[in-house]
This record gives sequence, structure tokens and C-alpha cells, in this order.
Amino acid sequence: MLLQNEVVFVYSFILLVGSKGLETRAFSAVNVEIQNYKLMAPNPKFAKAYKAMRALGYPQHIVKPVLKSLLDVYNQNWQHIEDQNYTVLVDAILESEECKEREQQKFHLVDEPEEDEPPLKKSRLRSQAVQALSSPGDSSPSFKGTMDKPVHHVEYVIPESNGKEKMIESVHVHLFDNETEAKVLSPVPHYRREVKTTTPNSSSGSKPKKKIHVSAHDKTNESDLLSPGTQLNENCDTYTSCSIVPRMVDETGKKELLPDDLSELEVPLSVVLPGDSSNAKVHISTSLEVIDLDMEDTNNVELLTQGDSSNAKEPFSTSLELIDLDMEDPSAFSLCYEDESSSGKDSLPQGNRLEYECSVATKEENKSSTSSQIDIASSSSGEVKLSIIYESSLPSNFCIPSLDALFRRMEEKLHKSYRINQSGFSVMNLMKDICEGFLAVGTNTTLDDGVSSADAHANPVAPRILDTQDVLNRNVSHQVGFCVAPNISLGSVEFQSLNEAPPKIPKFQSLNCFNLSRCKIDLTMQGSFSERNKNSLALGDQKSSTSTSMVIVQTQHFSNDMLSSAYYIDDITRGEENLEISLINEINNEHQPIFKYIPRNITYQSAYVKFLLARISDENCCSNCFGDCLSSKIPCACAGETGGEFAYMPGGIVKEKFLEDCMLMNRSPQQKNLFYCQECPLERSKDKNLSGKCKGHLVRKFIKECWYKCGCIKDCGNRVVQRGITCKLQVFMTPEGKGWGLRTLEDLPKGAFICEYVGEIVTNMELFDRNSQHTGKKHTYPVLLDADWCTEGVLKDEEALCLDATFYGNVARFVNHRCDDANLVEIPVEVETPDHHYYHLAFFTTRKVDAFEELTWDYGIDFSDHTHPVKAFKCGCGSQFCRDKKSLKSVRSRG
Ligand SMILES: C[S@@+](CC[C@H](N)C(=O)[O-])C[C@H]1O[C@@H](n2cnc3c(N)ncnc32)[C@H](O)[C@@H]1O
Repeated sequence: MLLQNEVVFVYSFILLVGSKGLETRAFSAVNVEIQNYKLMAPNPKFAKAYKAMRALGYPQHIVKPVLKSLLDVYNQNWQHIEDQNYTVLVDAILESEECKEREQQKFHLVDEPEEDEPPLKKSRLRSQAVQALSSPGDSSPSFKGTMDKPVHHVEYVIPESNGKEKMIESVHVHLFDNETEAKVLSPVPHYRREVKTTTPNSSSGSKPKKKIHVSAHDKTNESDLLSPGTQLNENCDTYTSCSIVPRMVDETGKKELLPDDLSELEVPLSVVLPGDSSNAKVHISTSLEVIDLDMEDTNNVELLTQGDSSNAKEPFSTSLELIDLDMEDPSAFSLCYEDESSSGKDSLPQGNRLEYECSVATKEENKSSTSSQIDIASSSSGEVKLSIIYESSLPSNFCIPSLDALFRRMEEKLHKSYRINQSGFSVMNLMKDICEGFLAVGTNTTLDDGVSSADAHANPVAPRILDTQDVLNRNVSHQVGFCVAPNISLGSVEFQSLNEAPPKIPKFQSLNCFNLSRCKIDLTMQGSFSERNKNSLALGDQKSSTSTSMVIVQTQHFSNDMLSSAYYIDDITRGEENLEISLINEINNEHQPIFKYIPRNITYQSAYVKFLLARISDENCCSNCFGDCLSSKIPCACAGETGGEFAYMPGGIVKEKFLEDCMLMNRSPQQKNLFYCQECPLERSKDKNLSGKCKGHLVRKFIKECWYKCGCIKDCGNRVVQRGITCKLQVFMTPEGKGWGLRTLEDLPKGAFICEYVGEIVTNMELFDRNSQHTGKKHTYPVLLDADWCTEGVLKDEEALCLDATFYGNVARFVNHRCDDANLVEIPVEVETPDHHYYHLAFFTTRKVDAFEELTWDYGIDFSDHTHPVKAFKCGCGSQFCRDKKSLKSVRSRG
């Protein structure tokens, strides 16, 4: 099992006070915002291309040069490069990698990958080898090393009058080591840096700016200029601290540069403020901090330095730039400080640059021996964030609790253990008090200037946790309270305030799976504060808006090894579906199977599928309807197919009775309602001349949905399948050896629509030919559209259809089989044509399904039928009703 038996809880609480001055002081008295620096906005096409290539295992530094050459070749025309999902780029990378590999093989330095490795893996191996080779003595801090003693290689070079450079020192500096040892090793001051993030002000509406602060701590002076606490947000919680080693380079960006006489400069090195430079030294130990270092998006990055305000007369006007930010390796990057304006003895030589080489440690590496930690941070947007990180063993049966259960438990505990029995006491209020207290202490004020602490709670946010089911149905009108969002993205459950927001599908957190290394609970509180007294921390008057949001993120705990081996793709649909469907493999090296994602069925060649309005009679549509058919008292003609009653309830849930009937018809063999063709197209496809005896086909119940010829609205409740996937799904590698599988990332009620089985519409004959041509090749399990073969006598070949998702398909191609008690059932759905040769095959849940459960359906395989066009696999469904006797035997003999 990949889960490590450990969990870290982060409780964080943000109080937005909406008062800039207050917040600045709350952060740290010595902090001075020195400047905002925005990086040039990179071309988003690059980012997109890097992302696509990263999904294939190619890091940016490999892609970048290839992409640049391609752009040169194509005259900066992206279209050729973007075409067919960057095929040209992939080819070019492969070629370039092969070239490099050939070069390296000359020196016998690379282990040859196995010949039968898949190309992607092969090239990944290659690229790893290339990386390893290209930086044998790399001085950049290693991500893998422990944080106790990361070793940095620092060189000091002096430029000489002849233009050459002279190396004056080459040392290894042990960072984070004890001071004495570091001093012995190098006279160079060393710095500890904390990477911090704050949650951007979400109330502003505009895209929040990403900020980068760097906190430096001069250990030699023992002066701690760090702001109180560290708070990490989900974008960046891998990075908690890093080290920087200063070095100077000349304007060409070449090697380090130090003036001959080191003593002329302050040690640590100094930088100079503009204007009156005589008295304007600020040590490099100036506090810098990194906020919201979003490696995915260097757009809108702001660098802020925070200096000793006693020395700083005014903010730096010199530029700071983030250089060498290697997206693939956030463990090492550089910050460059360029002094443009200064002159004078103590300044950097004109035009020179001071570079900070930074390394970032992961939380993992930097774990202290203590089991919990409290961090407090505030931001320029007026938030106070309180984080309590608690590390403990994770029981194997741990699953994410609901927020109200957590609150109940906490309140019980506080009542029992601390005898807090005050009415009105709640965990929420406690958290709020802590944040207010933090601000109060930080601003040297008390709560007593006209506003009592009781007043502070006069307008409390009263959480009302809605039933998950309510939200699932998405039909409840939300007034006030929390919404327990059913949409879980990569392990997160989001609780959102719906105080003011209209009920809508809440925004998912876009967490990168690889950052999900801890269990985190964020309590975010926002409030407008009374302007009566800037120092007052009470919640504002009645008019002020308050909103509360909570986020629970359950994350799997990956070790570094696992992180590097996990394979993850954001969206296998490439934007074809309403929402992204990710794919993750934490089990083996298998990459995403090659197929083309299509959201709707498509005819391969001979299948007769014609949608003709003329074929839709009045009984087959509801042209006189308007509005939502489900809300009409008398069911319309479209309910005729289902006995004059709609199969759906509002919210797209299939009615219990209808669902149970469908399940029963599919399930137990005794109750199976089979019909037999006069001349079975399936048997005929096996042998065109000798038509074998029909083995029977299931009689199924159809759902008929309203469609274009109907008069109802697009949002009519009798249009479900045609609207596509609406629940959060993920393709994952199953640990039981069934290959890829599909799971839900959110709790689902019984009868919910999941997806339809989409593939190429092929005739039985075409399918048979395909299978015989591609023997031994891995095929997805095709489905027969045979639900109505009984009604029309002898079917022509082009009318006897199946869906094959092997080459073109949707997410349903990943749904594995489970004998009898699967949690999905397939129901034929008529949308475009009353002609049942062709219909949609839609999957609905047979019961309530929990988040992260694998979704399965019963393929209806007869494991003893060896003549079936698709060879049955050895079933590993694990069901107690498993019909595969061979598989059962092997399980028993193993047992
Ligand atoms: C429709 S695909 C499902 C996705 C597939 N697991 C994959 O990796 O692409 C059907 C194939 O999955 C595998 N499979 C599905 N259910 C299985 C089960 N219960 N036991 C073993 N293999 C299964 C079989 O190889 C089958 O041919």
C-alpha cells in the first residue's frame, strides 16, 4: 500500500481584517516592503506545451531547447507544434533525447534501458540519465539530501584587469549546521530562508497576484528577522524553508565577482538604497520571504524584500528578479538583485548583480522532532492565518470526517477536558478569538476600546452544515450557511460559505496531487471590520459582510520516492468534457494508454446510424411542452417509453423503483429476462455462412430523454445523459492487477448518472474482424447494443451494432468488471432516435458510493463461453458472487 502510515494535520485560520496598516504591523515591525517586481508574463503557449510534455514525463529543461528550435523552424508558428496534441514536439524531443543518448553511449556511461521498454518509459530513462550526466558535480542543493547537512558549493572569483577571473575560494558550506562548523568552513555568512505563503485576497474578484518573499536569517548575527510563523498554502506547501548563499556576478551574468578587498564591504555583503547612499546600507540578512511560490505559473510573480527599517530610508528601487526558476526542480532557483542606481564605496560595484542561490527543502526533509507546530502569518490582503500542524500515525482505516463531526468532537472534548460549558462556546469562536488575539497582541491594542469581546461575537457567522445530499442534488436553495461541497478534487472536500454566493457548483481546488502530502484543514474566515477604530478587532457592524469558508483537504502521504514515481495527468479528456478527469498511477510505471478521448459516440464505417427528425413521431417527442417536463403534472409523451412516468427525479437521479428493476433484470441468472434472435447477428459475425444458435440477449428497460424536437427547455429534468459527465472522476491504476480503473472523487447517491459508454460505433462484423486482426492486443471490453434485437426480425449487419472504445472512447473505457454486485448498472437511453438499433448506454450508481471507491459494472460475461468474440480475462473482481470459476479456484488454492 502506498499510503505512509503518517499524517499531518494543518489547521489554519484566516481572519481578513481589510485593514492594510493594521496587517503590516501585525506581520512584523521590522518589515518594510521594498518593491514589487513583476516578471514579464510568459507566453501561455509555452506553459501549455511544458505542461503537456510534463504529462509525458519530459521536464521543462528538456522541452525548452527543443521547443525553441521548433519555433525557429516553424517561424514562430505555434499551430504546427500544437497540432495533434504536440505530436511534432514529442517527436522532436524523442529525437533529441536519442541523440543525447547516443552521445552518452559513446562513453558507456548510461545503462541501456531494456529493449522492450515502452518508448515513453525508455525516453524517461534516457532523460533521467541525461540529467544525471549533465550535472555530475552540480553544486545546486540536492532535494534528496537531508536538511541537516545540505552541502553547497560556493566559489568566489575575482575579475582581473586582463578580463580573466581568479578563483579565490572554493568552499563547501554546510547550511543549517551549527554555527561554529559553518564558520570554520567558510567566512561567508549563511542564511536560513523561510518560504511563506499567504492565501490571496479572494474577495477582490480579480486574479490575485502571486507574491514571492524571501526570508533570510543571518545566523552569524543571531538576529532573527523572520516574520512570526510560517503559513503555507496548498500551492506551495511542499516548500517550507530554503537556504540562500549570496554570490556576486558581473553584468554578463558570468561567475562570481567580489571586490579585491573584502574588507571594503560590510560582511555580510551589503546592498545600497537609492538616493542618499552614504547611510543606506541594508544587510543581506534583510528579511525576505517567499509568498505563494507557484511553480506552475510565474506570471504575476512579485518579489518583496523586507529590510531593516532602521537602515532603510525608502524602499529599494532596484530590481530583483527571479532567475533560473526551473519548473521541474523547485529545489533550486536563484534570485538576482541588480543595483542600478547606487554608487559609493559600500555599494555593489555599478551594474553588478548579486545573486542568491536558493534551495528549497520539503516539509518531509525538514521535519522536526516535535509532533506539532503552530504558525501564524498575515498578509498584505489583511488575512491572519493560524496553522497548527499536527503529525501523528495515520490509522489504516482513516477516512476524512465531516466538518460537523469534527466540530462536535472538538466541542465535546473541550467540554469534557477543559470544562468549558459556556453557552455559545464553539470551536469556530475559539479559532476566531485566537486570530483576533493575534492581531490584538501584534498591534499592541486590546479589545476594550469601546468594543467588548462579546460585541465581537454579536454578529457571529453561524455555520449551518447542509446535508451532502442536498448539495448533490444541487437543487436546494441555499440561504446562509456552509455548503459541504460534494466535489472532491484529488482528495479535497471543500466547505464553502454560501452566505452571499448563489448556489453554484463550488470551485474546485486545483491541487497538484504531488503536493498532497498531508491532511490539512483550513478554516478561512473573512470579515469586514469596523472602521470606528482601526485598532479595533471586533467584527464590524450589521452592514459589514462576513463570509466563512472551510476547506478540508485529505491528502495521501507520499514519500519522496513515491512522489518521483507517481504519474499524473490533469485531464485525460483534453477539455472535451464539462470537467477535468485526471489520471494517476501510484502503482507501477504504466503510462496513460494510447487512445483518442471522444465525449460522444462516432461511427466507424458501416454502422447505420442516422438521426432523422422525420423519424421522430409526435408520440416520440413532446413538441407542445415548455419549461421543465419533470415539473409538469401530467407526464409528457417522452415518459411513454417508461410506462407514462419519468425515470428521472429532479437532479438527474434515476427513480429507485426503475433502478431496482434494471438491476434485477441484469443480475441473478434465474431472473434474467432473455430473448433469442431468429438469426443472431453475433453468431453470424463469427461465421458468415453458419449462423449459430442465439445464446440469448438481455431484455432491458429503456429511458427516453427529451431532445431537439421537444418543446421543453435545455435544462429540462428529462435530459441527463445528453448533458454529459457532471461528477468528479479519476482514472487510477488499480492495485489488484486489473489495470486502470475509474473511481469517483466525491460521494455519490444511489441512481446518479456517471457517464455513458462512448466508443466507435461498429457493426458486429467489423468488431469480429478487428478482434481477429488484433489478437493478443489489449482490448477494452466492447459493448453490444443488442437491447432491441428481438423486435425487428432478422437484422442486417449494419443494424447490429456495438461500441468499441479501444481506439476512440471516453472515461467509461476504464470501468472494470465486477460480478453481480457492481456499483454501476448500464441502462439504454434513447436520445436522438426512436430507432433502438442505436442508443446510448449510460451508467448509473446502484447504491450510494463513497468518494474514492472504484466504479465497476457487470460486463455480463459468461466466463465459460469460450466462443465469445472477446476473450474473457481472468476475473479479479473480488466479489463474493464472482462467476469466474477458474479465478475462484486459484484464489482458493492460494488461500
Ligand atoms: C474496459 S477495460 C477496463 C480498463 C482496463 N482495466 C484498462 O487498464 O484499460 C476491460 C479490461 O480490463 C481488465 N479487467 C476489467 N475488469 C477486470 C476484472 N474484474 N479482473 C481482471 N481484469 C479486469 C481486463 O483486461 C479487461 O479486458
